[in-house]
Amino acid sequence: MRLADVGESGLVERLLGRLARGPGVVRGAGDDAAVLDLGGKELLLFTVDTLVEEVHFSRAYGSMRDLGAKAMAVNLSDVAAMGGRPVYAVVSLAAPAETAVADIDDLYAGLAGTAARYGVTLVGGDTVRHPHGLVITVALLGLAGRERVLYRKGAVSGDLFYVTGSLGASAAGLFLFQNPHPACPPEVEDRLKKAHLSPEPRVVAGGLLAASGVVSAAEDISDGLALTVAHICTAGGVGARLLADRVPLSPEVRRLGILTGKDPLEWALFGGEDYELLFTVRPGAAAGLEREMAAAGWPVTWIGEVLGPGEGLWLEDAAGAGRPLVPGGYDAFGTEP
Ligand SMILES: Nc1ncnc2c1ncn2[C@@H]1O[C@H](COP(=O)(O)OP(=O)(O)OP(=O)(O)O)[C@@H](O)[C@H]1O
Ligand SMILES: Cc1ncc(C[n+]2csc(CCOP(=O)(O)O)c2C)c(N)n1
Ligand SMILES: [Mg+2]
Repeated sequence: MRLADVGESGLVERLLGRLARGPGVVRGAGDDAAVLDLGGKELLLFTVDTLVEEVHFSRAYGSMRDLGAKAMAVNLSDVAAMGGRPVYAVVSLAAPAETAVADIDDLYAGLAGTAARYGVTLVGGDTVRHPHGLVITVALLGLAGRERVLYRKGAVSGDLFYVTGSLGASAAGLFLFQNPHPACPPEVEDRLKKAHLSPEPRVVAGGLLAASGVVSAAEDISDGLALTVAHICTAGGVGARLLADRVPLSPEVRRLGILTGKDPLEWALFGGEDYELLFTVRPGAAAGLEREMAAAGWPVTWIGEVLGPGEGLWLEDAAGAGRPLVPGGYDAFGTEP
């Protein structure tokens, strides 16, 4: 049996069985970050993410500075999803000996710039040779109030699904890199490609959601909305009804859909790398939270509701017709990433 046969989630499930649960582990593997209790006032969050050349990025698409910023952002996004405040990071870099030093300088300018903007101190790392391409790994520590951590688990029937920002722009940008479209207006192309190259982690929004006390579950959307909904539903033992026409798509995403004849909702559901937050809210508190988030400059959109256990995952169109929501998305070992 090969990794391609079991897929990313199949492999992770196998591995999780082997992880020990040591003292101080509030939440081990299975969430966006591990949650650790070292006895301090706050809980420690611990997460790691890797970007691999020609798997997560192509050097033909963007600058080294953007790449460094993205390597930091994808980790910040996991701390944001837990409602935490990022604090310290280490960076592991694998690179071919032929790599230009100036490129690594630029990569670090991106890493350090984004780290600084979010109050993160880079405290070390590791440097090794790679025979073929660049591999950048960031491990990040964060802190969160003991009663304020957001988990994937916690959604209950009747809660409402919300997302920050809009979805699908990163996948649409990647589509444009891979399928240049001469008729695409430059401003649309720029916006979409920028969304792919420079995602902004929702650290501030995540902190506000955690502080609200009315968010029951949360996860960042790295592998597409459909898979993220499925994770929250599996963790909570619940179902979901998503409203297709409520899923927020930017005008640029819609425009590229029209230009290419593709359904832009597919980019939102299955594309990934938006790094927005999906979360669930107690129904009575939803309107108030929506107002507070908008007032703070982090608008959120209601996109569906949590169903009871065993009720399945559904996607409903504007006419009220439902079809099963296939929990597909980006799989590291999938044949069509
Ligand atoms: N090789 C591994 N060994 C142990 N645990 C793992 C391994 N890979 C993933 N996990 C754990 O499985 C869970 C899911 O991992 P996943 O990578 O999907 O989360 P994520 O970091 O939020 O997503 P993404 O990588 O798309 O940003 C996490 O809690 C992670 O710690
Ligand atoms: C060159 C190139 N090819 C494909 C993609 C698409 N892609 C790579 S990783 C990922 C999901 C998150 O990854 P992970 O779960 O590993 O964090 C997606 C959608 C890309 N960004 N660049
Ligand atoms: Mg995550």
